[in-house]
Amino acid sequence: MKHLNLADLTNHFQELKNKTLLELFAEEKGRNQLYSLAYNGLHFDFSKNKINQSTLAKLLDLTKQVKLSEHIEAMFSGQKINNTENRAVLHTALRSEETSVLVDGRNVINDISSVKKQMKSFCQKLHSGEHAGFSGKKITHIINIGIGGSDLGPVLVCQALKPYRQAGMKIDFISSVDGYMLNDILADIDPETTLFVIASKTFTTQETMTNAMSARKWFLSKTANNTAAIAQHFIALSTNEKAVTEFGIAKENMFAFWDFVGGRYSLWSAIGLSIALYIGYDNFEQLLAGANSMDKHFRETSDFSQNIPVILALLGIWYVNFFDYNSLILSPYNTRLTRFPAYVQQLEMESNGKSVDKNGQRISYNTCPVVWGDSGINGQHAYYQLLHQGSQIIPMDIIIALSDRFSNKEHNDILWSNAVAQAEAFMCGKTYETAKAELLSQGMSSTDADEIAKHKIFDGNRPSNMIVLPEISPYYLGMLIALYEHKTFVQGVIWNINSFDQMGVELGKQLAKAVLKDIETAVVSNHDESTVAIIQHYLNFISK
Ligand SMILES: O=P(O)(O)OC[C@H]1O[C@](O)(CO)[C@@H](O)[C@@H]1O
Repeated sequence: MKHLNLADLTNHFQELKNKTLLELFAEEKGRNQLYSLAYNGLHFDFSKNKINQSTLAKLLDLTKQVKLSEHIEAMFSGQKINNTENRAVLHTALRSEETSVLVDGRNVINDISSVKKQMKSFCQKLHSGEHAGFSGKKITHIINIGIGGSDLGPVLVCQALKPYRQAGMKIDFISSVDGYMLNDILADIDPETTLFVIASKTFTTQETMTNAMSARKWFLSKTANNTAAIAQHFIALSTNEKAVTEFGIAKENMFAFWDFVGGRYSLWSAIGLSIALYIGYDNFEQLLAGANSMDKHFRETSDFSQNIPVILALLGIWYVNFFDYNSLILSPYNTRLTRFPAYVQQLEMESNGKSVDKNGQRISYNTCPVVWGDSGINGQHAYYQLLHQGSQIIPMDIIIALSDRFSNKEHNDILWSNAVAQAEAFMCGKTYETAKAELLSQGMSSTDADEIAKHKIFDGNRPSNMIVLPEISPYYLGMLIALYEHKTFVQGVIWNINSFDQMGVELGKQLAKAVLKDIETAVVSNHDESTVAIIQHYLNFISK
């Protein structure tokens, strides 16, 4: 990273790289005090990382080198930090208590407040039955049609906060264009009680528009072509008023947001309307309040050694750019957070999966790792084998709640014991000698134990973070999501990346249009040999 002086860190890495986590614990007493932070109920234990005080000091020095404080202020104050698209980045304003944030001299807080009022009023009307279906029946089923940032955030939150749902309210999500998702859901719903929420920042996304058109067709076929009823049953969440009205959704049924809200940062905006309809507007506000609390912590904790998103980000930099660990696994232990890895996957990989810096220069260092994961407890019975004994080391973030008042203690105790034990196993491992002694104590012959013990060695020395929430409530979920947003931001600053465009998604979309034309006309145009062959394979099938 030529823009940084890494000499100190590089030398330090040479000294530290062969020390095991257990050696680091032996060298430093009270590591769990030294390497844990707490903020507003959230507990962050990062003691099981390959760091010591010197590492931390040197990593923190990077924040000075890149002038992180100035970047943070630039984002919060509405400067156009998305330089390739000349846009401000103000998802934080959506949950802010400030009364003024200016973009091009316009106070965007006024715009935000007015859409929030519209959302609140719509929620009240729908929940009270004032906004009913065309036949007068109450709307009880929300179908969110959207993809990427117009899907993953609402999916995560609605799944996580299901216990908070409005009485009798159901929600389903349609993202893929394969037709199965749409048809499966349409087969089970009642047009009289269903609201279709078309969620798309651009209102041009092929998958979403195709699904929306098909849903509209289905609706009309079920209502004797009652076009007037569309107004009660279709609403749009978008920045593109023109495309929304062209689609046939009236302006008053559109909930707006703005180009200073990135798709993957949009659940706090009108894109969150599906969430608010499902869990109620007050709970949606709690989600925003939690995120705002993390925003304040991030913005105001100028001693970065105490700043949780900053530390989380620096640990990631340490592993990616020094240890060459280019994969990060997220293991949420509460089933309610099962979609959290998918959400963070878009957040981090679409933001920081880049190899050109802000100034258009090719990057010669590693940037975003592969982010993946699923429910931690399920992972234990699937891919944790590789994490424990595989040939690569993959740092892990374990996310767990202290209490799940919608579960029960016996189950929660077991969940906790598993999460803690996994982190312990990753760090401590098991030696050949211990494995052999265990086998002998189980009655195995010495010759067999000699052999089998080789397969039961755990190298350990695998780092993990533990992020503990008091509970999975709207407030703490908001805090957790904002924590990862800010972590992503800090890493982008250190890698000198614009974390707020996503040009890497464009080529595939562009080529898909050309391939679709070939399929529709049955004339294969100019592609590479392999692509021609596979298009022809499909054409052969559909021409039968
Ligand atoms: O909300 P839209 O405009 O339909 O876009 C959906 C998603 O597609 C992307 O543009 C990627 O193709 C994401 O950035 C975005 O979240």
